[in-house]
Amino acid sequence: MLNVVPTAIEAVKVITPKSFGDVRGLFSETYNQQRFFEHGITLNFVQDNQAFSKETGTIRGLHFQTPPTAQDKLLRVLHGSVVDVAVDLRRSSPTYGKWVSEVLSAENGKQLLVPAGFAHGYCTLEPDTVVLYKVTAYWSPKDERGLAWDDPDLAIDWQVPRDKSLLAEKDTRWPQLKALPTYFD
Ligand SMILES: Cc1cn([C@H]2C[C@H](O)[C@@H](COP(=O)(O)OP(=O)(O)O[C@H]3O[C@@H](C)C(=O)[C@@H](O)[C@H]3O)O2)c(=O)[nH]c1=O
Repeated sequence: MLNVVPTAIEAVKVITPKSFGDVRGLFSETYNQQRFFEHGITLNFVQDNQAFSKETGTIRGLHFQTPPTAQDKLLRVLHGSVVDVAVDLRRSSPTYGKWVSEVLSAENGKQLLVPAGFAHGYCTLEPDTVVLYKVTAYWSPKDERGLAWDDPDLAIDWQVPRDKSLLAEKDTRWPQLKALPTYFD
C-alpha cells in the first residue's frame, strides 16, 4: 500500500502510495498515519502548505527552520513536476554537505520525506506546477534560514539552464555552506 525507498542519504525517503485506477481515473491515500507509522515514520504533521509556480525553472530554496521549530517535510506534486532537493546539514552525519534529488510529478505520485536537519528546495520542470507539503512544525519567520541554491561546493543540478531560472530576491542572498553556522548536531 505504501512503497518506501531510502535515497542515497538514508534519512531522505521516496514514498509512493498505491494508486487505484478505474474507468473514472485514479484514487490513492496520499497520507495515512497508521501506514506511515508501520514504516517507522512516526511524525506529527501540523501544517499543510501549497505553492503554485507559474514558470518552468522557478527555484524555491534552499530553506530550513532552525530548532526548536525545525521541520520535517513531506512533499508531493499535484500538477506539473519538480526536481526536489535535500541537503544534509547534520554536522555529525557522514553525508554532511551532500545532497540528493528526486523528480516528483503529478504523474509519478512520488513523495519526498525531507527530515529536520536538511535544507530543502525545488525547481519546477513544467509551467503551472503545484507543490503540496506537510510539515511537523508551524511556520516561524524568526527561525527561517537558507543556503545558497548555487553554492559551487554543492553544485546542485537543478535540471534547467541557469539563465532560465526564476527566484525570489530573498533566495539570491543566502550564505554558502562553508559560511553556515552549525544548527544541527
Ligand atoms: C513558509 C510560509 C510562508 N508563508 C508566507 C510568507 C510569505 O508572505 C509567503 C511566501 O513565503 P516564502 O517566500 O517563504 O515561500 P517559499 O519560498 O515557497 O517557502 C518555502 O520554500 C520551500 C522550498 C520550503 O522548503 C518551505 O519550507 C518554505 O520555506 O507565504 C506563510 O504564511 N506560511 C508559511 O509556512
